[in-house]
Amino acid sequence: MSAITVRSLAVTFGRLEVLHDIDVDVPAGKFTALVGRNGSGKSTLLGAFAGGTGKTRGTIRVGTEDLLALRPAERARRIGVLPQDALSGVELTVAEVVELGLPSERSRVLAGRDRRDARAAVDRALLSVGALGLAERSLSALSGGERQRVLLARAVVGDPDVLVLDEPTNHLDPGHQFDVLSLASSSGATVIAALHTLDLAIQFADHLVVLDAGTIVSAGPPTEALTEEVLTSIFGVRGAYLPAARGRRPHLTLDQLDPGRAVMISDR
Ligand SMILES: Nc1ncnc2c1ncn2[C@@H]1O[C@H](COP(=O)(O)OP(=O)(O)OP(=O)(O)O)[C@@H](O)[C@H]1O
Repeated sequence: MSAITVRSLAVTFGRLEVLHDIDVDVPAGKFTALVGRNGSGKSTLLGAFAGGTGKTRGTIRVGTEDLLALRPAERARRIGVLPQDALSGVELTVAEVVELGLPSERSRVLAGRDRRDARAAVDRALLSVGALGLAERSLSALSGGERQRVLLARAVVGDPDVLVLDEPTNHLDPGHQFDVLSLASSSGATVIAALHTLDLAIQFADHLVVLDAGTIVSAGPPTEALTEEVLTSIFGVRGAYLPAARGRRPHLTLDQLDPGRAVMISDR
């Protein structure tokens, strides 16, 4: 597993610079949570790791390798991705979708024993997310939470070095939210995950990065990066940490900052 080192990263769409001056360290084999308001640039940053759209300047290193210079097939081998709203409208079975996450030499073009190995890898990945029973269903016929677990299986099936997860808990019930984040954090991979549920980020992350308006405003151990001051100034909410039970992390509770004031979302 490898650390990710980002230096002076900027991403532009046309004339719009969505990310600028990004320096991030994602520790090897640890779980890094990426948090920030809607539109702060989380998906764009994760997209830069995964070879997304937008014009990119700066450097991203995975271990000692220059990620932006890797061929797409090599990048796909190193990095497992769970994108936001992926593969909607695709008419494939669940097993076929998960197999798309295997490096091409292990995938469905193979025959005989290799073909059986590929299917075994798909089944293991589906089992790990509690979705083996969905293997022959059509992806388009799944519920939001079932689909999200299948897409996680696709991200982990090739045992990648790095897992890039964009809102992996989207659509999931509370039990599956815990399961999915436990699976990611125990995978041994270097994980970076965008999360909106800040208490889940506190419970699972080893390292936390706060993005705002396309730049990093805070990073470090979760409770130190996500202070009550950051919660107020960046997220516009009142946050408080509850005392932690022995051996556990503190839970974060959130309240509206000024409950008497009706705010337009655009005021923030
Ligand atoms: N392809 C694109 N073309 C133009 N602008 C884009 C494009 N993709 C994203 N943006 C803009 O970049 C900004 C950051 O978007 P991004 O999706 O990275 O935010 P986010 O933090 O992931 O948001 P959310 O929490 O709502 O998912 C937004 O203002 C968005 O409109």
